[in-house]
Amino acid sequence: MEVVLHEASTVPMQKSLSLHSVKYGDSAVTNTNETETFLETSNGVSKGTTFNMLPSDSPVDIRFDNITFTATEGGIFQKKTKKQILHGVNGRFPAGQLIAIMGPSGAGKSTLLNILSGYSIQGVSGKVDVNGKPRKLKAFRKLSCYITQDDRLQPLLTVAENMHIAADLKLSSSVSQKQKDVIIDEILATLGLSHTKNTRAQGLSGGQKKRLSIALELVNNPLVMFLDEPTTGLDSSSCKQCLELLKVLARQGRTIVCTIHQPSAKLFEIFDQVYVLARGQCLYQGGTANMVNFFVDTGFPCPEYHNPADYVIELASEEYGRDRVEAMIQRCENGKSLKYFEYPEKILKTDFTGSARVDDDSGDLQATSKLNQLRVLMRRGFIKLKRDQTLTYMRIGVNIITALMLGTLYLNAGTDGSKVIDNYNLLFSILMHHTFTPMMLTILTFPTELSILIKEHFNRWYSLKMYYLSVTLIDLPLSIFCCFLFTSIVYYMTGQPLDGMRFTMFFVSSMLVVFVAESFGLVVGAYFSVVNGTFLGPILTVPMMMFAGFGVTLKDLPIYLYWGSYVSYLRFGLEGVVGAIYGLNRQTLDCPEDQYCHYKYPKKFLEDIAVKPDQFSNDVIALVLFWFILRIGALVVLKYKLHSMR
Ligand SMILES: Nc1ncnc2c1ncn2[C@@H]1O[C@H](COP(=O)(O)OP(=O)(O)OP(=O)(O)O)[C@@H](O)[C@H]1O
Repeated sequence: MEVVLHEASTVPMQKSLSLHSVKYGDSAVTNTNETETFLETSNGVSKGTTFNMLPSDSPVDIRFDNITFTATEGGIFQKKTKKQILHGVNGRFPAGQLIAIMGPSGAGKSTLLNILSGYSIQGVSGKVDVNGKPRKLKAFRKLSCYITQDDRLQPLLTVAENMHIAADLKLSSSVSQKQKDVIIDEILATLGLSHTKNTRAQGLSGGQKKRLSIALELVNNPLVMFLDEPTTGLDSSSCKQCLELLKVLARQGRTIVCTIHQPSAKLFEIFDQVYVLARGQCLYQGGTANMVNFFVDTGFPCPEYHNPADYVIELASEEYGRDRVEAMIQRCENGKSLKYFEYPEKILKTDFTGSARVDDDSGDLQATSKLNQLRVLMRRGFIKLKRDQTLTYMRIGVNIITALMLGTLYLNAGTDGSKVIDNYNLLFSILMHHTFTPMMLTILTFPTELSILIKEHFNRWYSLKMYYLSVTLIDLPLSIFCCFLFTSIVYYMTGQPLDGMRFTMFFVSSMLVVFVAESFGLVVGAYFSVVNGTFLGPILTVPMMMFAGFGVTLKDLPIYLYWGSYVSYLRFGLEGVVGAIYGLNRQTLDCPEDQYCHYKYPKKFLEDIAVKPDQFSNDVIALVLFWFILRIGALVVLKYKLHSMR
C-alpha cells in the first residue's frame, strides 16, 4: 500500500494498513508488508523508507482552557515578586497534526509547551483536557515525550549504543533483543541515521544530533511529542528534513507540538496548525493556510509578497502597534475560537471512546524494573568511563604523580624518630589529596550530567534512585584502584611500618575519606553551578581542616568550638591514619645519632596531638555515617532540584 503525505489542508489520520502488530512496551510495533512512501520530496529524510511503527492507541487530542502562568522572581535574600507570563490562554491541539507554537522571543512559547507537556507544574492554573477528560499527569506522561532545544545526548556513546540504551530502558523486558534491533533499525532508517550507527554522538552534525534526539524518544512510540525549537541551529535543508519527518510522525496519528521562532514561508507551510502567542496571549489559532484569511477578517491584511509567518511575528512584536494585537486577540478569543481550523468537523472530535491509555495512571512511570534500570545505567556508565580515557588516565596519573612527589619529599619519614612532625604533615597532605581530588572532580563533572538527567528522568527512562545508585556504584572501582595505588606508593616510599594490619587501617581510612569527599562534592554539584560549586567546595572544606586537629590540636581547641571536631570528617580520617601509623603499641622509633628526637616515643606524640590511638572502629563508623548521610543528602538535593525546576 502506498501512503503519500497529503497537503497540509487535508486531514489523513492514522492509516488502516494491512498490519501485523508486535506489542512492545507502551505501544506496538506495527509491521506492514508493503512500502510506505511518506514524502514527495527529493531531500526528505523519509523518501522511500519503510517506517512501520504506528501508535497502538487512539490518537490524543489536547485542549486547554484559561491557562495562566505566574512566575515568582527574586533570589533567596531578595523580595519575591510575581510576574504573569501567560494570561488565560485557550487552545485545541488535535491528534494527527503538526502544530507550531509561534511568537516573538519572550512571548511565552516554551512556557506554554512546558505546561502542556506537564513539565511545569508550579505557578500554573487553568485546565488541560486530554481526549475530553481532565489530564491525568502520570497517564499523560506515559504516552508523551519532551524533546529539549539543546541536544542532551551521551556524547561518548555511538548512535547505536545510545539507541540500545534507550530501548533497554524504555521498552518492556518482554520485548526480545531481536525485536529491539528491528525497532532501532527501522527508526534509524526512517530518520536517515543508519549510516551513522557507529559514530559517536559527539561527532554528529547539528541536524543528525537533532534527529537522534527524536529517534531516542521514538523508541517507545509516544502518542504525543513536544519539541522545543527543533529547528534551532539547523540549516534550511536540515530544518525542512526535520519538520517533514515530524509531519510523517504526525500523519501516523501522533500529536506533535513544536515551538518555532520565525520559519521561512516554505517551512511554515509544512505545519498543519499554528498557535501564535503575543505577550502571553493567543493572537491566532487555526490552520496554517487560514492565517491569511484571518488577517483579512481582522482588517489588517498581510502585504503582498510578504511571508505570513514574518508578518504575524511583526504583528505580535507590536511593530504595527498594540491596537492590532488587541484586535486579533479579541477576534480569536484568546484561543477559544475554532473558526480558523481546517476541516474542524473532521479533526475536532468530541467522541473519544476507546482511548484507554490516557486514563491509565496505574503502575510505575518507568517501563522496566528497577533492577533493569540499574543494570542498563551501569552498563552505560562503564562504557563512558572506558571511553573518557583522558579523565580516567588523568585520575590515575594524578594519583601516581602526587604519590611520587610526596614519597620523594618525605622519603623514609615514617621510621625516623626525628621526622615525626614531618610525617604528621605528610599524613595531613595525604588527606588533603584524598579530599580535594575527588571532590573537585565531582563538582566539575556532575553539573554537565544534570541536564541529561533532567531530560531522561522526565521522559521516564529511569527513576532518580536508580540513576543515583548507578552513579554511586560506577565510580567505586576506579576510586578504589586510584586510592590503593596512591596509598601503596606513598606508604612504601615514606617508610611507614610494613605491617599488613597498619596498612589496611591506613588504606581503609584513606578510602573512606575519598568516599566522603566525593559525596560532599555531589551535594555541592547537585545544587550549585560549576562556578559556584568550584568556589563553595574548597571554602567549605577549610573549616573541616581547622577542626580536624591540624594546626590547632584538638586539645587546644576552645571549648565553644569543640563541636566542630565532630562535624569534621577529616578529624576522623586523621585519627584513623595517625592511629594506623603510631597506634597499635608502636615501638620506640629509630633516632639518628646526631639528631634530637623529641617524639622518639609514639605514645608521647599521640598525647601531644590529643589523638587516641584505639579509636579506629569509631573512626570507621563515623566516616561511614558521614558517607551515608552525605549520599542521602545529595539524593534529597537532586530530588528537590528536579522538583523546583518544574
Ligand atoms: N520561571 C520563570 N521566572 C521568571 N520569568 C520567567 C520564568 N519562566 C519564563 N519567564 C519569562 O517569561 C517570558 C516568556 O518566556 P519563554 O521562555 O516562554 O519565552 P519564549 O517565547 O519561549 O522565548 P524564546 O523564543 O526567546 O525562547 C520571558 O520573559 C521569560 O523571562
